[in-house]
Amino acid sequence: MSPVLGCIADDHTGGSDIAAALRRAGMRTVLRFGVPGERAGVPDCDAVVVALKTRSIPAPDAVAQTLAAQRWLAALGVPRFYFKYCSTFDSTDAGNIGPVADALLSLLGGRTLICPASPEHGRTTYLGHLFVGDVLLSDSPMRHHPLTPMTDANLVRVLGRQTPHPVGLLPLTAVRRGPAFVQEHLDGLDVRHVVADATEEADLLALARATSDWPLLTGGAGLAGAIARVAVPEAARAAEIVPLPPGPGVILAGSCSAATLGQLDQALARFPGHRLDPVATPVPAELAAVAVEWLERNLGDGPVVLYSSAPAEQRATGPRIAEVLEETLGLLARRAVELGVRRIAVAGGETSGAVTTALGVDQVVVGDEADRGVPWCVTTTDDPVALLLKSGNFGRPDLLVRAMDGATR
Ligand SMILES: Nc1ncnc2c1ncn2[C@@H]1O[C@H](COP(=O)(O)OP(=O)(O)OP(=O)(O)O)[C@@H](O)[C@H]1O
Ligand SMILES: O=C(O)[C@@H](O)C(=O)CO
Repeated sequence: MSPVLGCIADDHTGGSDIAAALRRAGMRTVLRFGVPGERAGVPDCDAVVVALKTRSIPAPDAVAQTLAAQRWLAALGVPRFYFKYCSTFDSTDAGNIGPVADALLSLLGGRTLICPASPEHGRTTYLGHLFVGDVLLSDSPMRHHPLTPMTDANLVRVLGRQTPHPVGLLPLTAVRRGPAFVQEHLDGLDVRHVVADATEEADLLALARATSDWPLLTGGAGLAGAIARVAVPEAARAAEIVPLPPGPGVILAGSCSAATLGQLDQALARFPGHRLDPVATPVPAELAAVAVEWLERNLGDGPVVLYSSAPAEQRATGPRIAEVLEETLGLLARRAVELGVRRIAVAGGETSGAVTTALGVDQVVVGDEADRGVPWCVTTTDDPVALLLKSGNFGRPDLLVRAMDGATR
């Protein structure tokens, strides 16, 4: 049987977040990293997530990679697609949410919802405005994001700058009046992109029910989880147990989000840490060499922390900084595995992409979550490595400390 749902995530932590939501709803889920080779197959499963690293690359490249992933999923016989982006709508006026959604719609036809709301992560949308906890997106720490600063919370307006097509709104009052009214409201909108309000799980379920025959939906892990809950009967919801390999642990942190900085504080109070300074040493091989020397000296019985994360005022600036740090953290991940590390907690979506790419990991089994949306992912190789790919904003303050004990929720 072919998988019933094919998801394309624009970064690796987003991929693990949506995979966790699908698994939690009872879908047997496979998570792949990067555009799969034409011949790549998947084990028997209900959903496949292809996690790309397309959030912050030029829009034409993001479109090309997404369409290649969609072609591969379609060749598996997948009938429905989901484009997963960040619940904080991370993007710029150049893209990539609008251009990617447009390209997928040109191929699949019809219209789509734009629904980043993930109430379980504190992301809600009301009258098209995205809230993070109890503040507007534009008042949240996302306004200082190093790659995709979000300074406008009105998603109709934000997406309107990324697509030549008009953008509509499905307001909460309509969502709450039931599927028939949602349908009526949508019929009255002559647009292909509809920003959909949702502040509770029940709203996401209503949206999933009202659009169950749409070939493409887009949003955060919240709506995808609702689609899975609508598709899988409650009695059939049993999550697969995935054991973690034993071995020392390392934390690799490149995320500069407020949540990561708090989690790092706790981890650094418990474990030895080494800070990467890309200004003093702007060449990845050299920056990594100093850190490897530190790693070899400090990787004993307990976990260690390698990080570049910094609050906005201490961050390095320059066109190549992110690239230098991501390459360096990738090199360090490789060396850590050579040194016997079997548990790696990575903080940050771009950073996770760099680490999985450097480790050559193309497929993992998704296991239990250490925190909501942060599952353990175990490679399917003979000598498996467990990866915890943490979205910048996710997790309780002690997540990184608990992760080093292989903790689950
Ligand atoms: N000290 C620093 N100065 C400047 N840039 C940094 C610094 N440390 C990390 N970065 C870069 O900031 C970016 C952080 O993005 P990343 O996606 O890894 O984290 P995030 O945005 O918090 O997570 P997510 O995308 O999951 O929300 C990376 O490209 C990283 O290399
Ligand atoms: O949706 C989210 O917030 C996360 O899955 C994510 O994409 C962060 O990179």
